[in-house]
Amino acid sequence: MSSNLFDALKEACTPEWRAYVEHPFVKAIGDGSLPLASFQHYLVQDYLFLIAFARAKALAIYKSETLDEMRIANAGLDALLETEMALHVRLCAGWGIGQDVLERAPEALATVAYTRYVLDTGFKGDLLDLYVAMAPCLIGYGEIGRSLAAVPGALDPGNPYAAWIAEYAGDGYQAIAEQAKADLDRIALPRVSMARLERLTGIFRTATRLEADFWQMGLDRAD
Ligand SMILES: Cc1ncc(CO)c(N)n1
Repeated sequence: MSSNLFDALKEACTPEWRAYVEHPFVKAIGDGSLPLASFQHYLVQDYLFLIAFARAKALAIYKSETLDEMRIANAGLDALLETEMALHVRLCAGWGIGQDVLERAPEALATVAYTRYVLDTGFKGDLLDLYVAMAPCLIGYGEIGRSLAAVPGALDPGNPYAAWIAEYAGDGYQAIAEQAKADLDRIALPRVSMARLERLTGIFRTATRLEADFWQMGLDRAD
């Protein structure tokens, strides 16, 4: 049995997890072979994704049952709005994608599917269901950033995606991902049971599959 809930869920969903973190989109970011149009399509959709994710984190404040949990959720919302969103808007600007373009962009179906699944899981369930639905996103990108940074040449200036990799591999995002892992255990402690683990694994698996579909949307440049 893993020492934390995140690792236990990841181990229970190994094929889906690998399809997410080793998706062809991720590999092509690492070696710089991803078409620019795919990356830009992904970046715009990811802005819309993060806006909806901020709502999910706001829902986590509402779903909290103690002051301590409210503070954990509030810090998570703050990290998203102040750290990750700032990083994202800066990256987009570097690609010539202004705030006006981001705000006008229509949502792709993969964005609608993933964000509404997370929100619906949170509305229907309790705080732990919501945190599990958010875990592949928050913690997965930390893992992806770290493994991409270790690919030889991935951070060289010749790779157009070096800045993206550096952001997710950097201390700022790594700290957010580590905090999310610790928060998941804090929220789980008074709520988790073996019977419940099965349902949580189902939520985690679906969110992880939606992550892989989100990369695929970028590759296909799908609406
Ligand atoms: C789709 C997606 N998943 C996870 C993250 C990391 O927050 C992100 N920015 N976008």
